[in-house]
Amino acid sequence: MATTLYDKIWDLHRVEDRGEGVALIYIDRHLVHEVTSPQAFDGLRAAGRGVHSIDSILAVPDHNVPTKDRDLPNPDEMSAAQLAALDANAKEFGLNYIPMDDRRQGIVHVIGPEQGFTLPGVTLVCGDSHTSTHGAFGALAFGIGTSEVEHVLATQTLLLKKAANMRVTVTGTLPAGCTAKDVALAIIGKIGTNGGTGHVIEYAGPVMEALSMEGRMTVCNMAIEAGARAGLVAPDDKTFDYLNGRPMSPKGEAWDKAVAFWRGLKSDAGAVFDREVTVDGSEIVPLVTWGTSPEDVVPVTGAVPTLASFEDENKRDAAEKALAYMGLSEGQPMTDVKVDRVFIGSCTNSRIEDLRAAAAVIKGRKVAGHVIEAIVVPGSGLVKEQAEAEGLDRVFTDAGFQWRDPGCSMCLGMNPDKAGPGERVASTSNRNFVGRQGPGARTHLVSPAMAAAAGIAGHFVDVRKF
Ligand SMILES: CC(C)[C@H](C(=O)O)[C@@H](O)C(=O)O
Ligand code: SF4
Repeated sequence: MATTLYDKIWDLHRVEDRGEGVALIYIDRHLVHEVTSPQAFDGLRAAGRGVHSIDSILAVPDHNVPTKDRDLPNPDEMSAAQLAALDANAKEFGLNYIPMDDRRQGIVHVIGPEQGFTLPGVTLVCGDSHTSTHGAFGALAFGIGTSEVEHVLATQTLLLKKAANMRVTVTGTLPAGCTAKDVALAIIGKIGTNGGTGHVIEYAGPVMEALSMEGRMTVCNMAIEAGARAGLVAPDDKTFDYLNGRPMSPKGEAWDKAVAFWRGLKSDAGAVFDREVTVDGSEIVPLVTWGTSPEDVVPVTGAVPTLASFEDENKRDAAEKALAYMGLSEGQPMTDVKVDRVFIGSCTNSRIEDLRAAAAVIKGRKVAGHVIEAIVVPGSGLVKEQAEAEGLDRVFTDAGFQWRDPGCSMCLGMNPDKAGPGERVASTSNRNFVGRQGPGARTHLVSPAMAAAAGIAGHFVDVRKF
């Protein structure tokens, strides 16, 4: 029978069926960060258990780390406690650990692929919803809660219910000025934040094939914002080229064997998906969110929707609340919306290609005078080094952008990088929820090129004409 990529990875990892679609699944890889792991390690200690498979784990601090003045004491007690707990647990349990002062430190979803820890065909978990990012490599990768983190640490397995299969095919060719972020937003704009609920989404079609690994990661990163359990892209030569020679990738004969195996990791022709969606990639335009949900997208050339345009009463109510929170009025052109801050970073858009795209827009220009702060936060120390080798840091700082150290930063208000109440941020992150970037802060999700352009113009602007 023709099967999907998801079916194949699931079957390869099924330890035992427990009936009604539930199975015990073997977990190959486990990424650990400081927010969702302290209680899991406490649980192990309390039960007198050890870690089952030490080589399966890679730990790194990212959410709470300050992106400047790291040598000073952490100003936040809770952050400092979580960071100290990860340090101590790494030592006690002998984890493969990248500490805060290591040049490889960065956002867990950036360093996994960068280190060659993320590989096609594996099951990969992390106590973090954006673990879906790693699906770009054809890994079955998904976020888990803290009690599951403990379960995986102790047993290397999880009891899971199989999700349904969904395929999103992005046809055509992406127009100039549009990026993977616009693809991710266009898909969520079309299917909504519940569009993928109960499903694993395989992204396919010519646009996905043409995207770089960085771009595929951006799209898979936001699978979770579409409600999906995970996102997947079938591995191809681009995937293998990206992984070849990475520190933790297989080497020599093991590499050749791995590639031969990985080539079979794709959905069979004729495999049946429970849900199929097609998005015309040629129609995609640079997008901006106007509301407090990632599905609230409009073309930058468009306007804030009118309440009357929502047929569903619940959606209309939600839109009304969102407009009040966002300080926007119905029908307001998006290019009239002024920004107070710019944040270029997060596990969605902090890889080298993202920084290059932003720098290309910024080069030789200056941040608008009224912008309080514009920050560029590379996803890892290695991305930072690469960007500096290319002179991108100078492009940013010459324009008035701050060049920071790696971490989750202003993606969420868990570290000193926050936006104030009522402040409007052009942000390359993935969530525009109420209070996400600080209490009362207003988030607009955009691509790195669009965020850069907004910072220069001082308001949203169509990067294609900038
Ligand atoms: C802190 C962490 C548990 C959380 C997540 O699971 O996604 C964070 O990374 C986020 O993006 O909101
Ligand atoms: S960058 Fe943002 S979305 Fe990604 S893991 Fe950190 S907090 Fe979560």
